Amino acid sequence: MSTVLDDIIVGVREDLGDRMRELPLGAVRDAATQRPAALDAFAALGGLDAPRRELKVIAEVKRRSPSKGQLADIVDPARLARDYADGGASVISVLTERRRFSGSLADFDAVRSAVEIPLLRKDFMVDEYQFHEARAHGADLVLLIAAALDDVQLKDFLELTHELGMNALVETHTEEEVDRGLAAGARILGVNVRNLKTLDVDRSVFGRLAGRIPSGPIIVAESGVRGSDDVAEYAGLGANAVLVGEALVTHGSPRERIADFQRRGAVAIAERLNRRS
Ligand SMILES: O=C(O)c1ccccc1NCC(=O)[C@H](O)[C@H](O)COP(=O)(O)O
Repeated sequence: MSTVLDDIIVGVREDLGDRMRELPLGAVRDAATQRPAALDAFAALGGLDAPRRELKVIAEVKRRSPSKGQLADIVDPARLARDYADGGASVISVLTERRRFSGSLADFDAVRSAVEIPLLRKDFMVDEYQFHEARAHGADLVLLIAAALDDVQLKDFLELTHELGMNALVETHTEEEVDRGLAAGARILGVNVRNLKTLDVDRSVFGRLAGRIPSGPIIVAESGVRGSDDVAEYAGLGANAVLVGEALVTHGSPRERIADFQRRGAVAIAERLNRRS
């Protein structure tokens, strides 16, 4: 039986086919080489600092989702992105998937023109073309979902990402995927607590999986943040960063909210480091 992820990818491949007919791979590759170098998202998320004392926020531009339907109209993604950057977001994630998330590369372009912090192109990356395309639009970070890729694809796409000067957020949902991400050489490892088969959110998954990750990679807690208590919980369990969509796009003051998440996260990290010493 096909999963939600399988169904999303069928649509992604169809849309990709249309774009490839409009702009062939050679042309998109050339466009990628014309861009200024990618910003260093790894450094922005804490880099090699040890221990990482700050809680970084990846703030997402997310209009709708398969699990919740419509979340926010976001008529002006550039304005939202400026709010995120002013609030202290380290990276902005822009969903570019059209059918289920109502995202687009036009949204991405609008955000790219508005802010000078690293941008994550959040999509379902299954073909080499999308990586050149991401870079051609000014992406600094791309998403690699371990559940959507086999070991060879994961490694090859990670290499291609690095060759293009970008970083990758390698997203995992299970112990096995964490091990595969580490084996592929992920430097930024996400634990997404939203089950892609049932779409249920189970925050307890984060602690279980984060506990397997050795020191080194940046650990990102993805999904399920409702407020600063959840951020503090993730940070206390090892998160260096949180990726937040719904709780920001549905909030009246995302700027204040991000600052609050950073404060609460930093306190929880300090407590975790104190417990360890
Ligand atoms: O959000 C969904 O319903 C969803 C369904 C299927 C695949 C991916 C999905 N979301 C992508 C994400 O990873 C989230 O947008 C991101 O982690 C932020 O989550 P949240 O803060 O819970 O909006």
